[in-house]
Formats: sequence, C-alpha cells, structure tokens
Amino acid sequence: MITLTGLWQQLRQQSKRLWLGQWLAFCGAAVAVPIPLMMPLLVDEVLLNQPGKLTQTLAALLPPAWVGPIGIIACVTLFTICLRLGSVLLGVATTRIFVSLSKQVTLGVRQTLLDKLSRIRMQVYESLGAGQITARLLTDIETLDKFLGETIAKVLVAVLSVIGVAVVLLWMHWQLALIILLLNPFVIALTMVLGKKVKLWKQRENNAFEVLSQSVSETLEVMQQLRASNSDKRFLEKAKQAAETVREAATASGWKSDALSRLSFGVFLFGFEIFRAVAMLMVVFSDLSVGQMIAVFGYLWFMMGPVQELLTVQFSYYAAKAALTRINQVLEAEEEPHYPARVKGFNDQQPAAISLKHVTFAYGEGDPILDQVSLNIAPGEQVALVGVSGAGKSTLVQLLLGLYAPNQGQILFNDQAIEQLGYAQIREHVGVVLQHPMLFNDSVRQNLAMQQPYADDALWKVLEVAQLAQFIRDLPDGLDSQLGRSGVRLSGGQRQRLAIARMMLKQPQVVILDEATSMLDTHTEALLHAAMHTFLRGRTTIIIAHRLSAVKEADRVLVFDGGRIIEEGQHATLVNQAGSVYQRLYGQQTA
Ligand SMILES: Nc1ncnc2c1ncn2[C@@H]1O[C@H](COP(=O)(O)OP(=O)(O)OP(=O)(O)O)[C@@H](O)[C@H]1O
Repeated sequence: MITLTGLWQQLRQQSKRLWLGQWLAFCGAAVAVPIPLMMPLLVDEVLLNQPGKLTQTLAALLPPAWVGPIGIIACVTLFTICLRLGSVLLGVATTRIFVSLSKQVTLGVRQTLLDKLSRIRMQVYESLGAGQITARLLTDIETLDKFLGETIAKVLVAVLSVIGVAVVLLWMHWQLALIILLLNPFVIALTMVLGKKVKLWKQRENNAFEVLSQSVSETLEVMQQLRASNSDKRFLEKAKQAAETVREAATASGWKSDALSRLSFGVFLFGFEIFRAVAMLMVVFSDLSVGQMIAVFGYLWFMMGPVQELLTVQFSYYAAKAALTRINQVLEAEEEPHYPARVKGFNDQQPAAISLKHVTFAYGEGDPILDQVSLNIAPGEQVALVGVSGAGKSTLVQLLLGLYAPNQGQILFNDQAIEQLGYAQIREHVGVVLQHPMLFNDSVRQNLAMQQPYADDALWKVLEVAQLAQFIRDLPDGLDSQLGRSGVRLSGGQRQRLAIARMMLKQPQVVILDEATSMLDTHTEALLHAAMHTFLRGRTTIIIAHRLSAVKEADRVLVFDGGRIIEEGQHATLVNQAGSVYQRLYGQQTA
C-alpha cells in the first residue's frame, strides 16, 4: 500500500537534492521578503521628508552629490529590481529541483503499479478491465503527480514566505501583525473541513472517467466486429453516455472545488479588509506612519500569494488521497502465489513428463470444470485432448501453466510439483499456442521475438517451418513489416502460423497447441504438420483440436466429458469402438 507518508520518505531518500532545494527555497524567500519594505520607506524618508535609516545607510555608501531624492529613489529601485531578479532565478532553480524530485517519486508509483500487474491473479483481471487499470495508471497518478509537484515545490516557499512576512510584520507593529496572523489558522481549519468534500467529488470524477475509459477501450478492441454487425454506433453511444457522466462529475468537482477554494480565500480577504481599516485607524490614533502603513499593506499583498497556494495545496491533498485510494485498490489486488524455483525440473536435452493427480478445479464458486482428473503423459509423447465444446480442455491448459491453481490434487512436471518448480520455470519451458493468438501493433520481428534478441536467421528458420516465410518475404518491409493493431493485417491462419513460429523460437520442452491450426486450410495444415514433425520429435506435446486431421497423428487420445477423462486410446482403436463418444465426434470426419 502506498501512503503519502511513504512517498515523503521516498523523497527524503534523495536527501542531497532535497536539502539543496530547501536551501534555495529559503534563499528565495529571504530575498523576496524585504521587497515590500523598500518603496514604503521611500514614502516616509523621501516624499514625507523624514530621513531615517535608509537615508543614513545610503549617505554612508554613496558620494554626497547622489544623496538626494533622485539618487535615493534610483538606488532603491535598482536594489528592488535586483532582489526581484534574484527571487525569480532562485524560484526557477528551486522548482527545477523539486519538480524533478516529485517526478521521480511519481515514476516510482507508476513502476510499482506496473510491476504489480505481472503478479495479479488472473481471476482479478476477469473483473478488472484494461480501461479501469489504464485510468488508474493515467488519471489517478496524474492527480497524485500534481499534488506532489505542487506540494514540495510550493509549500516550503509559501510557508517560508508567510513566516518571513510574519517576522517583519511583528517587528514593524506587533499588535497589527497578531490580528492577521491569528486569522490564518482559522482559514486553514475552514479549508480542511471543506477539503474533505473535494476528496469525494474527485473520487466520483475519476470513477466516471474510469467507466468511460473502459467503455472506449472495449469498443475499440472489437471495432471491426461491431462495425460488421452495424452495432458500433450503439456502443459508441454508450461511451457517449459515459462521457456525459464524466462531464457532470467533472463539472461538479471543478466548480465546487474552485468555489470552496475561493470561499476560504474570501474569508481571508474579509479579515484583510477589517485589518486595513484597523491599520488606518492606527495611523490616526497611534504612532504608525503612512509609510509603515503602506509597507504593512504591501506585506499583506505579498502574503496573499503564499496563503492562496497553501489553500490550493490542501484541496489537491484531498484529491491526491482519493487517487491514492484507487491506486491502492489495484496494489492490494490478490496476487497469484509466488513459488520460487526450488528444483531444476527441466533438462534442455530431454522432453518432460507431465502428470496430474486427482485434479479438481472450479472457476470461483461454481461446479467443478475438472473433476478428479488423473493422467500421465510420458516424455516425448504426443497426446490429443478432445471433447465437446466446454468440456474443460482449455481449462486444463491454464492449470498446467499455473494461470489458475487446482482446488484439489497436484500437477507435476518430471515428477516435480508445480509449487517446487515455480511458475516462471514452467512458463519458460512450456510453449503454448492458442486459437486466437495475441499479436501486437508492431513489426513481424518484434511479434516473433517478444522483446528478446534473436538473430534474423533464427526467425527465418521458424517462419519456414510455420509455412509463413514466403509470405513475410513478399511483404515490402519483410521482418520489419508492421502488423497493425492485434495483427489485423494478417489473416486468421497467418496469425496462427506466426504464433506457432513464435512458440518454436522458444524451443520449449513441452508444446501445447490449443486449436492452434483451426483456421488453416487442410493443405497448409498438412504441410505445417509435416514440417513440424522434426521440431516436435523429442518434445512432449499436447494437442487440443476439434479437427480430426490435427488429432489422429497423436500417440494417444484422451476424451474429456463433464470434467473427466472418459475414454483413452489410439485414434484407430477409439474410432472403431462402437457407441464411444470419440466415434460420435470423429466417426463422421473419418468417413
Ligand atoms: N475464466 C473463466 N471463468 C469462468 N468460467 C470459465 C472461464 N473460462 C472457462 N470457463 C468455463 O469453463 C468451462 C470449460 O471451458 P474450457 O474453455 O476449458 O472448455 P473447452 O473444452 O476448452 O471448450 P472449447 O472446445 O469450446 O474450447 C466452460 O463451461 C466455460 O464456461
């Protein structure tokens, strides 16, 4: 879980830069604080002709001819400009340091969230859509970033300025100073009460944005199919409604937060007006000079900026807390169990044996999809899993890969339990090709290599086996041709062949083909099977298919029904078994 305190701790780890930033901020405030004092001094000492400290100091520094109204005004103006310039330059340097510090912390939060995505359980992803996660990665982190940037860059300068002004005011006229200084805590307390509402509005706004983001990303994901069924407008209409909700929530959050911020600043200004009246009365009834009064007003104006900044930071503090709650919901999502590799279970030179012992599994609370399944697959054996649609074949694959864990029973590779081997080791040595392989909006090369460095020769070799080399060669950019979003520039069969090539590149000990050639024409499929023969020799293979052509070459066929293996044997034997499920499924295809 990330907390604001935790983020502050992270900032403090960058202690050198933090100190430098704070030191520059201090210097910036120190340079800016005397500015309002300069011009009012001129009023008393030059305009009202009451020479005092300023005239004495300048008389000591300047040639006597310069110590007149022109000389003094010119010197003071020049000095004030220098102070302002110094304050601007120090402000830029401070902001630069603090912004880079805050961006570093935001990057850390983003990376923590991205790291977490690789550990979240698959069940969680089923309910948490891509749009929701994207919204949290973008909008919520943006809110947090804004707060951090504002806080560390501005709060310190604002607090130092307020303190500096307070000191000068107390020195000039402590009774007047106390009136204005006591007003500040009251305004801050009021903002804190109002700020809690901002948190709620911001949360509503971000929730609405999340629904919009989810709706748009889902619609875009299946745009082709939606357009083909003439449903795209209806789905976009739904997204438009979500956009309308965002407008409502954002409008409410936008103007209400601004109104509250103005209200709290307004309270400060009411106090300010009363204070001005009191100051003028002091000129009439006490020894406060006109110049001093102007200086006090100058300081009040000077104080207003920092006070408003502090008030705004409070509001973004509540918005950041709302964002953090939503970020933490992702960070606290249930993770898949982590099993470190305790044993080395795979040998690069030898195929692996696979066994299931009384494996029972259900998605959630439902009926078991796999019911006490036990099976042994020998090293190098080719096994076909068949059965009616929904029998649980793909579920078994998910379990073998550790994407879901069995409720009961055990899965072993080379007699080592999954928990001993660790998921990472298994996924490294098991190559899977699914019916609808995922492809990225990237080049053929990247889609094959999956962020790993492979030589072109290796890529062409697997493309050759996958019966895709000629097609890629004919593309204008060869391996660098772009495939479009989800590989739309390839046909279904070409996508499947590309996925097979990608799997072969990995040289896995166990190969799982889950309807991996279902979109290929029978001629290409036959060529592919023939070409893959050598590759599959010496690897344990599980083939899931409805088409007989993909099944009959297997050493053994397992027939799934109702979550159990109900028939087992070679194709020739099963297909001739009168009344068998296998015969019902494949008898006709054989004929
Ligand atoms: N993520 C999931 N959450 C809940 N239920 C699921 C999930 N995935 C699959 N199921 C259910 O599990 C059952 C088995 O699905 P599975 O995909 O394993 O069947 P299959 O034998 O591979 O079917 P097919 O031949 O059609 O691919 C189905 O009834 C399906 O509704």
